[in-house]
Parts: sequence; C-alpha cells; structure tokens
Amino acid sequence: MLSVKNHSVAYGQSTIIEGLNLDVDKNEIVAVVGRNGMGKSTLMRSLVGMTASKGGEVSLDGTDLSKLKSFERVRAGIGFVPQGRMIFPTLTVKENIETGLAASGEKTIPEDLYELFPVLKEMQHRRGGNLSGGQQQQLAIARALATNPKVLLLDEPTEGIQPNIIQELGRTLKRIRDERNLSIVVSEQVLSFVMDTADRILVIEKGDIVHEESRQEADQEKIASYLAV
Ligand SMILES: Nc1ncnc2c1ncn2[C@@H]1O[C@H](COP(=O)(O)OP(=O)(O)OP(=O)(O)O)[C@@H](O)[C@H]1O
Repeated sequence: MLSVKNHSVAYGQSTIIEGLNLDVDKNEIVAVVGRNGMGKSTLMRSLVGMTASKGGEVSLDGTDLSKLKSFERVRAGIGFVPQGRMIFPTLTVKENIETGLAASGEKTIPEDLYELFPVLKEMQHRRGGNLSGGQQQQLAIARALATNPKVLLLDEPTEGIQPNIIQELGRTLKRIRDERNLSIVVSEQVLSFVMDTADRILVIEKGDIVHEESRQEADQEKIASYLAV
C-alpha cells in the first residue's frame, strides 16, 4: 500500500529525517507518536510533498510518488489533514469541501461524506471560521476525503480538541477505514487516543522510527516513556 523507503528530509543544512522506512497496509491505522519537535509534521508534510524530500522513495500501490508535486500526490491518492486543520475560514463549509473535489474529478459533494459528518450538512452554508474546533476538524477530514484518497494522513488531529470529541474522532477514523477500505497514518502525542484507534504504533525520535508495536501487544508504559519530557 503506502511504502516509504530510505526517506530523508532536511531544512537547509539541518537533516531532520534520515533513512526512515515505513510500510502501511490496506485497512490499517498506523499511529506515529513522538514528542514535540521529533519530526512528525516534517514526515507527514514530506509524504504529501508539501515539504521537499532529500532522498528516498515514497510509493502508493507500487506507483512511485517521489518526483511528484503535492497536488499530483493528492491526485494519486494521498489525502492530508494538516496540523491546525487549515480550513479556509472565509469560505463556507460546502465550499471548503468542494476544494477537495478537484482531485477526485467529482462535480458535487458525495452524500456519504455528509452521512459521515451530518453536522457539516446542517452547517453547509456557514463560514468555516465560525465552526467549533471539533467541527473544523471534521471539515478538514471531509475536505481530505473529498479527494477520494487511498491513504489518509492526519497530523496531530487531537490538538486543541476536547476529550469527548477526541473519542468521537477515534470512532470516526475507524469507521472511515472500515467503510472506505483505506489506510490511515496519524501523528499523535495523545496516548489514550492512539491506544483506542491505532492498529500499529510507531515511535519517532529525532526523525527515525525507534520502536514499533501492534496495538494488541503494545506496552503502554514503554510508549508513554518515549512521550515523557
Ligand atoms: N520550516 C522549518 N525550517 C527549519 N527547521 C524546521 C522547520 N520546520 C520544523 N523544523 C525543525 O524540525 C524539527 C522537527 O519538527 P516537526 O515540526 O516536524 O516536529 P513535530 O514532531 O511535528 O513537532 P510538533 O509536535 O511540535 O509539531 C524541529 O527541530 C523543528 O525545529
């Protein structure tokens, strides 16, 4: 499915990710956990091509994406929900979702997106900036799903979201995986969310995967120790 080999990213002279390998299966939710500054956002942004890679290979279903620009990677099947959600605050909810349709070639918003997020249908004519944090997160996910991705990347989706809404987010991601048969990679620091949601947990430190466990066998204390400052 998604295959990342020997992936490296640098900002100028400063190498943040070096030789990282990652494989994600179909229908799998993989969480990449790590403290602030360990390279989670750099990894996610570089997979979707918003930050340039220095080397390595990113492929999806056997197609090499490494040379493609960001919009081409989205067209090839990478959906992205950025940190901070980055919805368009002055556009309506409907217009925000429609910005994703260009990549899928659809003309209208598929009804199943509104089934997944009924509140977005109710609020389709409101400006995105007037939604609550949790609703904006739903909007950012709906916009990414409108591109009809094969793999959905979410960068710290629980940031700034209330605990009860975080639980709902976990249920939604599992529903998306099951109903749409796609793979999900989520970067996170909230361990309870990861333990509820992920099938596999990877720990990132200084731009490399240093620990990996399936959720069933996960040693929560050990993972927590990586997150402790
Ligand atoms: N545009 C940039 N230019 C230079 N250095 C950067 C840039 N963006 C991030 N960095 C550095 O790269 C490292 C990894 O940052 P990154 O944002 O990927 O980490 P993170 O794990 O996502 O952290 P956070 O949880 O704070 O978002 C940090 O040392 C950061 O200072």
